[in-house]
Amino acid sequence: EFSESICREQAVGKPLCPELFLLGVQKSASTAFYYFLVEKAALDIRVPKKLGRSPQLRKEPHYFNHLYEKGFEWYINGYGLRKSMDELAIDASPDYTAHPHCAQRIKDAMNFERLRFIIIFREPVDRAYSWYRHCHSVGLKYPNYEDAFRSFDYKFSLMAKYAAEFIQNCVQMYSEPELVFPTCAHRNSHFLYEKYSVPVEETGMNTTSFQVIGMIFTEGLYGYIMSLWFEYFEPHQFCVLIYDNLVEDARAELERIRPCLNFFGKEPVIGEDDVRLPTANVKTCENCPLYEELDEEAIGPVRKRLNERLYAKSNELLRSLLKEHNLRDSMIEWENNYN
Ligand SMILES: Nc1ncnc2c1ncn2[C@@H]1O[C@H](COP(=O)(O)OS(=O)(=O)O)[C@@H](OP(=O)(O)O)[C@H]1O
Repeated sequence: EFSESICREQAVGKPLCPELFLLGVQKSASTAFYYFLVEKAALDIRVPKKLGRSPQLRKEPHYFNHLYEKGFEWYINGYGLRKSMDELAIDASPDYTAHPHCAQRIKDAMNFERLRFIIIFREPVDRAYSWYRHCHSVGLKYPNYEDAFRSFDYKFSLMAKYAAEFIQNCVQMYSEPELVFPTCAHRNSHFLYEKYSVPVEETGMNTTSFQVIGMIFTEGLYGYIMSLWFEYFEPHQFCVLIYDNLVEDARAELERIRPCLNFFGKEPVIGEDDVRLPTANVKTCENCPLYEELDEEAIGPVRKRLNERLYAKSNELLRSLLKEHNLRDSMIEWENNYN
């Protein structure tokens, strides 16, 4: 019999519920990090069987956001039964951070005190551009993407310009940071974005399905995102990694996952010498005729505008939250280092 409190009744022979989450963010080398964690770090972590739409869903069950209607039993059955009390299972759905209702849902369903969350943050403009490239590389096949992108002549620079204005107008309506994300994140405020239709001066077209443009940028509002997650969970439940640090010195940065694993009695093998993340999920756009290729020089003004309008305040909020909660004393100032 499957009860609502199944994840609080830990016992051999009962369902094994995930307690370690890789929450985000999308396009932060989360796939490479996941392979490190489940294959290289000698941790013996249980991953779910293929739950849904694609093979990738072994990594990304997406239950608490996209597949919630499938029901809790479906989700938990994906992990099988607990064979020993030392076992640990992971859910690595890197867009849980992008859905404001995930925190509440996870808190309600899982074994609250035993949850640990790893999050990787990446400079928000590069993150956005990486997602934009991802969309082109899959041929803009997601619903509404083709229409939404066409009104911007498929250009990242134009999307950035119009999205920054609109999202910032929303952000400015709130004095409480934790209220920003539930409203200004596209996926909860679908209509706010979907109904937004303005002429794009440069193309002479009107925006359509603006929610899929908005999401490229709202997922980088890390300060507001974390304000919300800290409303639901204790700071010590999080381990925060920074993409830049992983690239520069993976060994040192990966040390930051230890508290989240030690809690489960697990000691990750991080290696003595040259530890790198494997390379995974690299999308190229050699066959993307409509893709706007922006080199460092060309992306400069786009980055500047996005930082001024949207990200600088959010980045500052993220740094101060992480400091206040003793998660990171200092952190790269993307908006200054990348300009
Ligand atoms: N080892 C390593 N080091 C640094 N960067 C890496 C690594 N592996 C993958 N990548 C880059 O990470 C981007 C893909 O991130 P994700 O796997 O999180 O994407 S996804 O959200 O799961 O779709 C994607 O970024 P962009 O190249 O900028 O698009 C990958 O190239």
